[in-house]
Amino acid sequence: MKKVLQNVQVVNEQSELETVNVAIENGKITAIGADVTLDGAAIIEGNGHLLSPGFVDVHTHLREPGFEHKETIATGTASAAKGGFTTICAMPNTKPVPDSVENMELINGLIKESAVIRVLPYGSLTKDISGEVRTSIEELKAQGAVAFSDDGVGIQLASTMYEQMKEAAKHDVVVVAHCEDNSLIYDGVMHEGTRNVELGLPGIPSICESVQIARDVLLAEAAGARYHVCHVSTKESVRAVRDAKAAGIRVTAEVCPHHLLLEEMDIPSDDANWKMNPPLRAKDDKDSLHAALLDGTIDCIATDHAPHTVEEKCCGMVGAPFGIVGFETAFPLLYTQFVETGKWTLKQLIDWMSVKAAQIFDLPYGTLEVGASADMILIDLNKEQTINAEGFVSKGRNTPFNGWVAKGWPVVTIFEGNIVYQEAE
Ligand SMILES: NC(=O)N[C@@H](CC(=O)O)C(=O)O
Ligand SMILES: [Zn+2]
Ligand SMILES: [Zn+2]
Repeated sequence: MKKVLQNVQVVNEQSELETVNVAIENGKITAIGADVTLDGAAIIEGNGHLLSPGFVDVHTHLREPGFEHKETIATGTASAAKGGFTTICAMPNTKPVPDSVENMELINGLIKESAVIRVLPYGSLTKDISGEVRTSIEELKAQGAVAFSDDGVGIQLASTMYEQMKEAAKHDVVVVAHCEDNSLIYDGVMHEGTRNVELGLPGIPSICESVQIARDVLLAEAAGARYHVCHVSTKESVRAVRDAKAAGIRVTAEVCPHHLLLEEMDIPSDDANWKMNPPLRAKDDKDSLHAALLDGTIDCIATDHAPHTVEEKCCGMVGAPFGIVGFETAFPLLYTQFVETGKWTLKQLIDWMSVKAAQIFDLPYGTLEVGASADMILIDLNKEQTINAEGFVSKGRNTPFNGWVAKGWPVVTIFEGNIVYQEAE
C-alpha cells in the first residue's frame, strides 16, 4: 500500500515551518521532502496543517480488564487517537494485574483485539501490585512488558524495590515508580498547603512523594538500574532528580499537563474532578516543574489519563478515587498556554510529547525519520474550541478543564500508515 500525505508543514530544528510531502509504503515513512511523490499512491490531502510525529504517552490507564465501566481498550485508544497519540504505555492497575505470564497473555490478547493504536503494557513489580511478592521481570519482559511499575501505589519496602531494580538492570528494562510513602499520606485528598485549609480538607504533604524519590535514586545507583519517576509534582522531587542526574545516576522523569497548568489555589471547591494523585501542588512547585522541563531534569510529558465514572466523582473529594482524564486535551491546552504565549517553542512541546518520551524506553517511535513507522498526526493550529467533557470519546468525564478554550487540535491521526482518527466535518 502506497500513500502520499501531501501539503503538510513540519517544524524544523529552528522551530520554523516547512511545507513537505510524506511518502508511506507498507506502513513506514519512506521519504519526506518538498518534492516527494510516489507513482500509483493514494493521496491524503494535508491542507497545510502541521505534521507531527504521533505522540507517545508513557503513562496511561485503560482500565480493561476489570474496570470496563470506567474505560475499555477500545474507548481509551480511540480517545488517545483523537488526542494525537499513536503509542501509549498502559499501567498495570487492572484486574487481573499483569503480574504473571498468563495475565500478560490475557492483556496482550485484549490489546490485539481492540486497540486502534499501539498499546505497550507495563508488567507489575509485585504480585497484584500489593508490594509484597516480587514478579518475574525476566518472564514478563519475554511476554512484551515495556517496563515495570506498580503505579497507583508506591513500593513501601526499600528491599523490594532494590531487588527488582537489580533484576531490571540484569534485563535492561526500566523501573517506573509512583513515589508515595504510605505513612505520609494522612488520608489526604489534596495538597497540604493553603487551599486544603480553606476548603477544610485533609492534605497530602509534599514529602510523601519526595522522600521516596530520594530513596529510590540511591537504590537505582546501587543496583545500576534505569529508573523513571512518574508524575513528578513537587520542587523537592525536582531537586532530588536533578541532583541524581548530576551524580550520574540513570534517572529520568515525567510531568503531567495538569501539574504544569494548575496549582492548588485554582481548585474552586470540594470537586472531585480536581482530585488526582499526586495532587495539584503550590505555585512554587509548578514553577519548579517548568524550570525542570526546560533544563532537562524532567525528560517528557505524560498524561496519566485516569478515567473514573461520573458517579464515583460526583460527591466531593473525600471518598472519590484519584485521577483525571488527559488524552483529548493535553496538546491543545499545552500549546495554547505555553507555546502561543512564547514560553516554549512548538518543537519543544512536540519533542516532550513524542521522541523524548520514546527514548526513555528505547522505543523507535515518536519520530518522522525515514524508515520509522508511519505514526503521524495533523494538527490545525488555528482551530479554536471550547473543551466539552460531554463530547469526549473516553468514557471518563473527569476533567478540571471543562469549559476552557484552547487552540491547536489534532484533526487526523495516522497509525502505521492508516487513518485511525479524522475530525468530523
Ligand atoms: N493518577 C491518579 O490519580 N490515579 C491513577 C493512579 C496513579 O497514577 O497513581 C488511577 O489509576 O486512577
Ligand atoms: Zn501514579
Ligand atoms: Zn497513573
